Amino acid sequence: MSRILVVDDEPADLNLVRHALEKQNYEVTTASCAKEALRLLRRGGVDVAVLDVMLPDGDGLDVLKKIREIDEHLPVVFVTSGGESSTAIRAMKLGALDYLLKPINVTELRGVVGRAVEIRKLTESPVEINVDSRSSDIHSIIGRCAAMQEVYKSIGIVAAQDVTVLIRGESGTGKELVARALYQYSERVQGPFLAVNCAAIPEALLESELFGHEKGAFTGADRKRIGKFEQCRGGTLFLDEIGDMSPVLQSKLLRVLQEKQFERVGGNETIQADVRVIAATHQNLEQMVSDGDFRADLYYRLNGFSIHLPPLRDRGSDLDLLVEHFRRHACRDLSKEVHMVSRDAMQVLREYRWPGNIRELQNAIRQGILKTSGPALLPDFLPSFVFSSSKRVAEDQLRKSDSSNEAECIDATAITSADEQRPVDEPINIVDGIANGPLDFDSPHLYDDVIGAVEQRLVREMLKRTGGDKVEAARRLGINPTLLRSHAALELLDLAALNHQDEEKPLIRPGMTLADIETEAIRRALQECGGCRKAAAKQLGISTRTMQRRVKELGI
Ligand SMILES: Nc1ncnc2c1ncn2[C@@H]1O[C@H](COP(=O)(O)OP(=O)(O)OP(=O)(O)O)[C@@H](O)[C@H]1O
Repeated sequence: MSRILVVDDEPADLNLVRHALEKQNYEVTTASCAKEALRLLRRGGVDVAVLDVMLPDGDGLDVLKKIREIDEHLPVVFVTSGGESSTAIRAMKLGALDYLLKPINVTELRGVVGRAVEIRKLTESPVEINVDSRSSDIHSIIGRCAAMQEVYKSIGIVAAQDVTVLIRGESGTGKELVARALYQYSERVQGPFLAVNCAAIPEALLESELFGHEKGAFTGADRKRIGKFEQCRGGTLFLDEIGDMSPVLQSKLLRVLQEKQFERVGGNETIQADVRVIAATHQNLEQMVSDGDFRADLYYRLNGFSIHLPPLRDRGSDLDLLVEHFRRHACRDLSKEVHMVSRDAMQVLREYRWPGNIRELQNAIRQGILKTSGPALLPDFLPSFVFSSSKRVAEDQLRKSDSSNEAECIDATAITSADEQRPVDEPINIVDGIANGPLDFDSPHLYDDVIGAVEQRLVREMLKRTGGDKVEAARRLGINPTLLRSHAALELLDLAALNHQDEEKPLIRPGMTLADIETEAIRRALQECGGCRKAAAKQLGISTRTMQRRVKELGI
C-alpha cells in the first residue's frame, strides 16, 4: 500500500485530503509543519508528499530543497491558495511534480496523487530485482542504471496522458516492453493493446492491415476487412519500426494523428480513430527526414514526447541483473538446474559489446543454459560469438591450447627451438616433427588438430621471416583468416591488429553453426551500415523484411 504524507497547518484542509486519499486505499500520515514533515520523511517509507505551500515554519521552496536532501526522487505535490501560485510554479521548476489550487477538487487531487504514486513505483521500485522471487514475470523491465531511471520517469510522466509517444533505441533494447508499460499505466488499460511491425508486413498489405479495406478494393480483397486502427478503438496501437513506413502510409498516419480520422482502403466512409499511438524505431529519423525518406511533419508529430532506451553496453551493472533474470527464467522454461553463472562467464558477458542488446543477451543465456550440464554456466557454454570476442578468454584458451598441445601427440611447437637457431632463409619442411607419436585416427578432431598444428608452425615461421610483422606475415601467407582452423594461429597473427589494418576478419571460425555464421554476417553488415537495417539488408542481398525477421529470430 502506498504511503502519502499530507502536510497542512489548516486542520480542515488536512482532513479533507486525508479522507479523500484514505478512501483510495492509501496509507496517509499527516503533519502540520515543515519540521514535523521532514522528521517523518527522514524515517522513510513515504511514497508521495502533498504539501501546503505556506507552512508556519517555512515556505514551499525551502521545504522542497530540504526534502530533496532526504529523498531525491520523492514526488511532491503542492497545494496552494491562489495568492501563492507563483511559489508553486517556481517549486515545479525545482522538480515538484504538480500543484493543486484550494479549495481542493477531490477528483483532481486523486488524479494527481495517483500519477505521483505510479511515478514513484516506476522510479523507485520499477523492476523485479528480487532474484529469488518465483513469481517474477519475464516481461518485467529490469534495470537500475541512471539512464533507465530516466526511462521510468518518462513512463511515469507520459503514460497517463493521451499523447503519442516515440520510443527510440537500438534493436533489442526493450522498446516494445516500454510500449506495453506505457499502455499498462495508461487510462486506456481497459482497452486493447495491439502491435504492428511496419517492417515485417509487406508494404502492399500494411495499409490494409492498419486501416482495413472494403470488399473489392483491390484484387484479392474479397471481403471487407477491419484494420488495426478500428479494432483498437479505445486502446493503444504500437507501431514498431515506424521508419520503414512508405510515404503514402506516413501521410495517412499523419492524418489519423492530427484529425483522428481515416478511411478504409477503397472506402468513402470516414471513421473516427480513438486510438493512442505509440511508435518505435531504431532508425535515425532526423537523417531520414533530411534524406527525404521520412515526412518532417510526421516526425515532429511523433517526436513530441520521446523516450530513449540506452544500449545494453551503456547500462553498467544492469547487465548482472539481467543475466540473473534470464538465467532464472531459462532454467524454469528448460527445466534445468543451473544455479549460477561462473565468474569467468560473467567476465566474458561483460566484455562483449552486445550489438543485439537485451534480446541477444537473453538468447545467449538461454543457449548457455541449454548446453550446461552442471550447476554453473561456464564460458565454454556461451555462444561462440560471445565467447570468442572476449580477449581475456581467448588468451586463456591460447594458454590452454599451448599447454595441452605440449602433452599431445600433435605438436606444433616440437621443433620451434631448433627453428630459432636456423637462418631465416633456410628451406624448412613445415610438417616435419608435427606428429611426435601415432595419430589417433578415432579422434573426431584429427583433421583440425593436424591442420591446426601445421598452421601454427607456418604462421610462426612466417612471423620469423617478417621480423614479427603480423600484417605482412598474413599478407605473405595469403591467408584467408576465415579458413584458419587453429585458434592459436589466429592469436599469433593477432586478428585484432589485422582488423585494425582493415584486413578481413574471419567470418567463419571453427565450431560455428550455420546460425552463428548468419548472425555474425548480419551483425557485421549492421555495424558497417551504422545500424541501418535497410542498408545492411541491401549489402547482404536480402529484403529489409527478411533482415527484420532474421534479426528477431536469431536474437541479434
Ligand atoms: N530492461 C529489460 N529487462 C528485462 N527484459 C528486457 C528488458 N529490455 C528488453 N527485454 C527483453 O528483451 C527482448 C527484446 O525486447 P523488445 O522486443 O522490447 O526490444 P525492441 O527494442 O522492441 O526490439 P526491436 O527493435 O528489434 O523490435 C524481449 O524479450 C524483452 O522482454
